[in-house]
Amino acid sequence: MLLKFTKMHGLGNDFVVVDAVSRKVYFNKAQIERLGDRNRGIGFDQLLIVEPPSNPDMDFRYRIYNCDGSEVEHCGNGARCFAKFVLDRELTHKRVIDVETKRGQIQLKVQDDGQVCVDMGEPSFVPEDLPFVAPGLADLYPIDVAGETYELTPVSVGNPHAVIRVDDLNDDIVEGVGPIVEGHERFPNNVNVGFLQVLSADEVNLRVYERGVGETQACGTGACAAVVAGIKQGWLAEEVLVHLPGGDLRIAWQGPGHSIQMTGPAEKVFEGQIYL
Ligand SMILES: N[C@H](CCC[C@H](N)C(=O)O)C(=O)O
Repeated sequence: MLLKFTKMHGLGNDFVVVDAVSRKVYFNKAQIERLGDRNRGIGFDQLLIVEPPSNPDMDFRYRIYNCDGSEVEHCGNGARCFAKFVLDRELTHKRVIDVETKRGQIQLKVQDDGQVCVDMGEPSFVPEDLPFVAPGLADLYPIDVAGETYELTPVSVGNPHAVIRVDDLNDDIVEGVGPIVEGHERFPNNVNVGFLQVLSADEVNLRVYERGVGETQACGTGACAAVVAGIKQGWLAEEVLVHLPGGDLRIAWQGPGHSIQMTGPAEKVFEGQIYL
C-alpha cells in the first residue's frame, strides 16, 4: 500500500500525520514501529491519524501513537500540528475545531499569527487517574530511584505525568532518573517524566522523558502537567512561560474546575509517500 503522509513538528517534537478522512487507513503495531524508526523508516516521536468523528457534534477524531507503537490519550504538540494539517488540506475551514481523542474532547483555536491555542481539558491529581500506586493522597509523593529519593507530583492531563522539581536540570538526572521512573512498577501504564526547574513564579525550564519515546525536544502535555503541578504546590502563577529544549510554550490554568490553555506553534516540514 502506498501511504501519503505529512511530516510536522511542534517545537521539535516531531510527527507523521496521516489523513484517514479521505481514505481509511489502519496500522498494526509493527508497521507503526517501522515507520517511526529513524534509521529504517520515516522517523517520528508520534504518529497522528486524522479520522472522521464518531460523535456528530465533533469535527474530527484523532488517534495518537508513540513510536513504540503504543496508543496514547493526548498529545499537546500534536494537537497544534493536527489543527494546521486539517486547515492546510482543507478538510475544514473552521478556525475553532472540536476534536475527539482517546482522553475525551478538546478544542483547538487557530490564531491569525498561526499559533494554535488548545483547550487541554482539566487536570487530575488523583493517583488512580494516572494510574499511580500510592498509599493515600499527599501533596508530594516520595519515590526511590537507584537509592535516591525523589519527590514527584502525579498529574493526569488525559495521559499520565510525574513532575519532579529539580534545582539543576542536567543530563544525568534526565537520562539517569527518567527511564527508571517512566517504567516504574508504581506506574502500571508507565508515565511521562517531567523535570521542572523554577526560574520565577511565571517562568520555568522543563525537560521531559516521554513514555514510549524517551526525551523529546518538547512535550505539550508535559508542559501542562508541570505548570499545574507547580501551581498546586504554590510555586507558580496562573500563566507561565515554559522553556523546553525545542522552544517555548505559554501555559495558563486558573485552578480546579478550569481547563488548561496551551498556546504555541505548529510547523509543516515536508510531504512524502512510502510503501507500507
Ligand atoms: N508520550 C506521551 C504522548 C505524547 C505527548 C507529547 N508529545 C505531547 O506533546 O503532549 C504519552 O505516552 O502519554
